[in-house]
Order: sequence, then structure tokens, then C-alpha cells
Amino acid sequence: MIINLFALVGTCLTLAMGFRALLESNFVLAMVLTSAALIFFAAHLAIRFSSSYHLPSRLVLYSLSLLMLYLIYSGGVDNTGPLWTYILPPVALFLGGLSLGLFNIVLFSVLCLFLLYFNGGHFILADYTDSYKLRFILSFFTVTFLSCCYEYSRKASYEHIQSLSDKFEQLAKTDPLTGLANRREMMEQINKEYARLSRNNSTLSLLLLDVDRFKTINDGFGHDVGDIVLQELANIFTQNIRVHDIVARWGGEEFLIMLPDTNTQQAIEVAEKLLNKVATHHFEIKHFRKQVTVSIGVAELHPLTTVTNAVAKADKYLYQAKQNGRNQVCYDAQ
Ligand SMILES: Nc1nc2c(ncn2[C@@H]2O[C@H](COP(=O)(O)OP(=O)(O)OP(=O)(O)O)[C@@H](O)[C@H]2O)c(=O)[nH]1
Repeated sequence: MIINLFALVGTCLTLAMGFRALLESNFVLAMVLTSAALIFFAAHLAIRFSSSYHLPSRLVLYSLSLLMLYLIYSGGVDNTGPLWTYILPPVALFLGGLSLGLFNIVLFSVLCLFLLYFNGGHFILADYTDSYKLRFILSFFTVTFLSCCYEYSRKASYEHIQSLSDKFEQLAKTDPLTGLANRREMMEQINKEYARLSRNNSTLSLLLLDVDRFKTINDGFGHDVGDIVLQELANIFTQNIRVHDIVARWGGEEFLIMLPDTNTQQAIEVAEKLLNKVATHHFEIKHFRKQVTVSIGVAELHPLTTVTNAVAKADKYLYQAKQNGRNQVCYDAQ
């Protein structure tokens, strides 16, 4: 948007100045300014009709640099041409960033010094005094230095905000105790996968796992021991599923596992495996030296069901597993 604004302001300004130069019968200056206006306008059109900003920003930067060199060369109106070059440092740094922008400014400065001092300054049309040239160069470098300082701090602030934003985004997706995906992130992933399976006409399965009699662990050994049990369970689940399966902390002591491209039969096998892994794991947390079991409800999600229905079904089978005596997998037996 800002590049577009630069291109439009550049078009209007150079067109107006070109018109003025025409009225004053300064045909060469009028032609140069009008050409620059056309290039700026072309950059504006390129931004509007293509999604790439790379070419338009280079077009604005290089045509602006050439225009400034011409203004130094010709002096513009009453030798005021060089005054416009102060536009260049902020524009170059904005469009090219700190390194490319600075490279362009250095290149421009070298060409500028060449124009002003080559052959004692007789190479150019304008007639500047030595003191004017020196002050122009010094003030141009000062503006460049200040623009670089500004760009540096702008970039540092931007990067800081970006890293904070990434961190908060990560925190918003993660359960702080186990480091697993949280419920919201899991729903997002299931919906994404559901859209994909609807296109491919495939299926995925959901495993809803709940720790059996978890309250007794909390009550008997403390909440902190309960927390560590949940962390260890999270590790067991993560280590025993495929890389593209996702495990989330669904609620207090409930976990949900999404198994893409998996039908009920394959999901039952995964569920049985997890059930055994948990049941044979030896927890050794402070005085807690016991086995833990989980109950699991399995549901398949295919294009003819909805995500809500599949989750409700997994919940129904989990409840059934609890009712049947816990430490077991329940599923749609049809
Ligand atoms: N330590 C700890 N406990 C939690 C956390 N979230 C939930 N809980 C506890 O989990 C327990 C769940 O208890 P219940 O819903 O009665 O279930 P249960 O004791 O596991 O019994 P069943 O599910 O019927 O086998 C409660 O005591 C909650 O306080 C947590 O983050 N950390």
C-alpha cells in the first residue's frame, strides 16, 4: 500500500512539475519529468494488477534515483534540483530495507560525487559553488545517516513484535502443562483434515482417552503428582503414534488423538496399543509407584458425518468403556 502511495504521489508531483517546466519552455526538463511520471504510474498499475511488489518497488527506486541524478546534473529550476534528493534516503530504505536500501544510496552517492566533481564540475550543466556542493553532500549524508538509524530501530522493533506475536500464537495453540495441542488447536486441525478428507473421500479416526480414577491419584498423592502423570501420559501417546497423527489435551484428564487416513479397524489397533503401553508403564513419581489405566472411545469421521457428531460418538464410546469397567477400548461394533 505504501509503495502504491509512493508511486501515486511521485506520478502527481512529477507530472505537475513537468507541466510547469513545459510552461516555462524548459522542454528537456519537462520531458524527463513526464517520463518519470509515466514510470511511476506504470509502477502503480503493476501494483494494482499483479500481486508482486518486487518489480514496482525497484521501478520506483531506480527511476527516482535517475531523476535525482538528472536534477543534480541540470540543476532543475534555479539550481534547486539537488534539494529533491533528500527524498531518496527514506524512500530507498523503505523500499529496499536496510542493506539493499543503503547499497542503493551508496551507489547514488558515488554517482553524485562523480557528477559534482568530475572534470572540476564542468561535466554537468548546472553551476554550483564549491561551498554549495560541500554543504549539499554533508547534508545528504546527514539525512542518510538519520534515515538509517530510523530504519534500524524500526526493523528491530518490527522483529521484536514479530517474535512476540509468534510466541503468543504458539502459546494460544498449546496446553501449558503437557506441551500438547490444546482443544482449540485440535478442533482447527480436525476441521482442516475433515476438509481434506471430504475432497479425497477418505476417513480419519478419533480416539478419546480418559485416565481412570484420576481423582484418587490427586487425592492420594497430591495435585503435583497428578500433573506429572498427565505429562508422562502425554509422552507415551506422542511416542506411540505416527508423525502426522495429532494428540491434544482435550480437557482435565482427557486426551483426543486424531489419526488421519485411518478407518475404525486400524484405529482400534492403535487404541489397544496405547492402552497396553499405558497399563504397562511404571510411574515413579515421589511416593506414587502405581500403574495407571485409561479408557478409550473410538469414532470414525468420514465425509457423510460431521466433526461434532464424530466427537460426540467418541465421547459416547468412552462413557461406555467407563461403564463396562474401565481400562478398555469401545467402538461402533457394526
Ligand atoms: N493434577 C491435575 N488434575 C486435574 C487436572 N485437570 C483435572 N484434574 C482432575 O481430574 C480429576 C477427574 O476426576 P473425575 O472426573 O471424577 O474422574 P476420575 O477420577 O478420573 O474417574 P473416572 O473418569 O470415572 O475413571 C479431578 O480430580 C480433577 O481435579 C490437571 O490439570 N491436573
